[in-house]
Amino acid sequence: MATMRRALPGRLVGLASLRAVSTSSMGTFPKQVKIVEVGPRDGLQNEKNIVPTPVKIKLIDMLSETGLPVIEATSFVSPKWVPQMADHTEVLKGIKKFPGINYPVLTPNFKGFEAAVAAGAKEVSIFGAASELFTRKNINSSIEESFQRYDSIMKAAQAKGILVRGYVSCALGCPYEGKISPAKVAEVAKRMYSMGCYEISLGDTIGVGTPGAMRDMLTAVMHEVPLAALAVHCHDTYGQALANTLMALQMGVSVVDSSVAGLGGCPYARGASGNLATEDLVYMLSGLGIHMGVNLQKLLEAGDFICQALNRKTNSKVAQASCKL
Ligand SMILES: CC(C)(COP(=O)([O-])OP(=O)([O-])OC[C@H]1O[C@@H](n2cnc3c(N)ncnc32)[C@H](O)[C@@H]1OP(=O)([O-])[O-])[C@@H](O)C(=O)NCCC(=O)NCCSC(=O)C[C@@](C)(O)CC(=O)[O-]
Repeated sequence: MATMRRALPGRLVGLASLRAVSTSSMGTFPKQVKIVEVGPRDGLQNEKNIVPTPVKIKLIDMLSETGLPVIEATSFVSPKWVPQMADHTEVLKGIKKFPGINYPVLTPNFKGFEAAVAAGAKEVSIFGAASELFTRKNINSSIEESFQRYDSIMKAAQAKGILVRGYVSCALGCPYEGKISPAKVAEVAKRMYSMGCYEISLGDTIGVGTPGAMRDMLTAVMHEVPLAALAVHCHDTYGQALANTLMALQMGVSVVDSSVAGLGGCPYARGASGNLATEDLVYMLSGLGIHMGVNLQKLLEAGDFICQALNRKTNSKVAQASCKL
């Protein structure tokens, strides 16, 4: 099916023409952006039907061929809470590890951290939130308790030379508490950074933010955490993910999370839809002349593969449009 509907030369012509007209005002955009691909984890964790392990492994291997520098592979969470990620060990052990690519995994507690390390993880992510209620629903703890749990992970990771990334969910709104103040996001982000996270990803978990809210939140966080250590992670529920990401780029953020085919959603954030599609992010960055080192054609193929495996239409506008070319 994919080979029938793919018109790859047409797609590339479209991209090349955009590149030619878009290099004028670079403003404060970063020259280079690091994309953190979260599709295999965030994208698949919410799927109702269990995705076969070989499909997950093939997806990650295809993504590894695209030039993406970071691919979040899976999460070592409780299978009782998120059955879709129960095959974490098989996935992490089964993928080809390309030199120069990081394959971080989510770890909610020390048990998950130990299992991740045993499976070969070289980088883990801890995930907190700027909302008490979301933290309770997502990881069954208060924000304070979550930091105690994460402290033990941090100490063990530092002793083993394992990098730790931190997520702050609900950065632009919470499914249970509604509006979240930028000051609260900044407080949680600062605490994660101070405990040793090398990068803090600010998640619009339910995709309710708008560029103005992104600007206000980032302004507060940038007072507490160095800009170079910040990433944004935008869900597209209200169609704002690309606009919110553009605002973050204009403010100098140079790390962006996204998900192939726009897959995604958090099982504990009702109404959360997919992430910003990696294809759409790559297309926009190319148009802006911002280097990110990703081959769009190979990315589209990876998106095709997973959409066929899930029997669903891609959420990427670029993938949809290029089929029509
Ligand atoms: C944190 C817990 C474990 C607490 O869950 P709990 O029930 O309070 O934990 P517990 O310690 O009482 O353990 C319950 C059972 O789970 C087992 N267990 C306990 N831990 C593990 C583990 N690591 N791996 C495997 N098994 C585990 C444990 O052994 C026990 O098994 P039993 O004795 O009943 O047979 C649970 O709440 C959990 O796993 N939550 C994860 C939820 C999740 O994955 N959410 C999605 C990711 S976050 C997200 O998507 C947002 C993000 C990051 O993308 C950014 C954004 O968009 O904002």
